[in-house]
Amino acid sequence: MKIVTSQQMKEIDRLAAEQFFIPSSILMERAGLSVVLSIEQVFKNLSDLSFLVLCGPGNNGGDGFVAARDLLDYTDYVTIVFAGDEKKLSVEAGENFKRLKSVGGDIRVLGVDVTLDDVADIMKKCDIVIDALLGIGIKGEVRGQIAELIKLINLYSNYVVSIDIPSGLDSDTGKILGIAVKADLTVTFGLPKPCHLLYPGRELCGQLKVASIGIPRVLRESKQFTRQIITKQLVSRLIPERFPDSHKGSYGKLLVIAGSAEYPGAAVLTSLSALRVGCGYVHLLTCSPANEVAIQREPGLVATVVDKKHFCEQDVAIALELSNNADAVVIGPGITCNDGVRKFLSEFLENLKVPVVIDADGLNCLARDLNILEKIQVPAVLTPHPAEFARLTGEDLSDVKYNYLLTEEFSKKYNLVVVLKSATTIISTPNETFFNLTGNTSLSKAGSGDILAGMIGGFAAQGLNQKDASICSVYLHGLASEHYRHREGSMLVSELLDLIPVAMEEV
Ligand SMILES: NC(=O)C1=CN([C@@H]2O[C@H](COP(=O)(O)OP(=O)(O)OC[C@H]3O[C@@H](n4cnc5c(N)ncnc54)[C@H](OP(=O)(O)O)[C@@H]3O)[C@@H](O)[C@H]2O)[C@@H](O)CC1
Ligand SMILES: [K+]
Repeated sequence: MKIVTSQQMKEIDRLAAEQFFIPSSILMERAGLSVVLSIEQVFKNLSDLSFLVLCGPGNNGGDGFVAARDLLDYTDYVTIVFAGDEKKLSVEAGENFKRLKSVGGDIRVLGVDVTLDDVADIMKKCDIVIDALLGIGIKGEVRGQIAELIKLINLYSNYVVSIDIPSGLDSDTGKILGIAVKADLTVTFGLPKPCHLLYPGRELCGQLKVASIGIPRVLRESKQFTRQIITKQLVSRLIPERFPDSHKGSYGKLLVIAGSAEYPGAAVLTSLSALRVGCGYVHLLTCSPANEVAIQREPGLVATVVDKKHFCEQDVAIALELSNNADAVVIGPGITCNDGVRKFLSEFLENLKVPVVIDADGLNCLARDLNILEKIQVPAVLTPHPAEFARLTGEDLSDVKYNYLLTEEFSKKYNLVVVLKSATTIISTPNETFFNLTGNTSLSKAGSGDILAGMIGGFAAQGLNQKDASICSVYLHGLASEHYRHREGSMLVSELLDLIPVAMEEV
């Protein structure tokens, strides 16, 4: 499913009217109705409930007027508070203001007919508050009485339904503009917006419903929208097929360059996760004792050991020789980042001839010398977490998290795939961006990134391009964690490895 910014949504609105003769008034009518139907899906019997509909000064408020009118079909207990000026309403919102009044809607204007204290009293007694204060037209920090209303909602409401977006969120980033509504249910229209997927917005939305309001599918699926959510259908189409008449060579050969005397575990996790996603042959190049640890855990691995605590320049020859026999390479987990390792990595990457996944310490080495990226001749995936991406880009950590514009820019600049890992992971290629929603806090544990890198390498070795390998891996990695049956956080990363097959089976 595609994701659109507020600007793109406004463009859709314009095109719906100009090319498909569906004016904003129709979209608003259906938007308001879809909110009521979504509430009905949750609560079944609307006539038993009381509602407070808070309408703001723009078209988000207009949707609120429609919803209030529809609710009056079910019950008399609908109070409408309008925080705005009737004279400044758009044509569509103005019409719906009049329609609501004409069917007996009790619209009280904040500051004229009701005070904030009155609203607080109504709110406490009401079953459901509908937040139609601000939508995708929000600009800057929430101002004036609307900020006060949001405060009241978060203090006193029993159940909150936000129309389109929880008021106060920046639609394009998911950041809170001063203060934002904490909703139980958010009903958005046509397509999700970044704020529904990126934290803190994702959490403030509560349950998310994407309602159809009659925007033609060709418009919603237009190629000009280059961002989308990773779905199960997408992943199941991409996962490599298995053929009865096959052998290990049919499923690719991966070279994993990982581990050091201090971090043997990273090498093991990276190698095993590649096997878990179906890779036919994994060769691990590592430092002692990771080779022994790895073979003990899984005798199906092949390990070559360099006779030092860390990789260094002299190991480039063996690494390149092994890579000539491989379909893909993963490099970085646990290799540390001293001068010798950096020289090794730089010379290896410069001469590499097969697709590569660079993770963890590999990224920290790159961050010290970004010129290496210019010299890579093969398709590459970088899998940074936000701190690693901050080092790579030279930006502040707070500016990097969930910054899809930055992943897109970086991906274009160096012509590679960026996988920015977080609760919502963002994958950018030079032309497209994918948001992943699977996973939970079980993944917040050392070693879970090594597993992801190994999965991407394992799929790449089987012939998936770097984009598709990343999409499948990120989705399945998250899904595997959701299959852990105990309390989030108790899972060991070795257990995550063992849940990959369950996730693979599900898609
Ligand atoms: N296809 C579509 O797109 C469809 C869109 N639809 C609906 O339209 C919504 C977008 O409507 P919109 O563009 O009128 O903007 P909206 O969010 O109501 O806010 C604008 C108002 O808020 C005010 N205001 C702004 N910032 C503020 C702040 N920080 N603090 C305080 N006030 C602030 C601003 O005031 P101004 O800055 O102009 O003085 C202006 O009056 C969208 O979310 C969806 O619900 C549906 O009908 C179906 C089809
Ligand atoms: K809203």
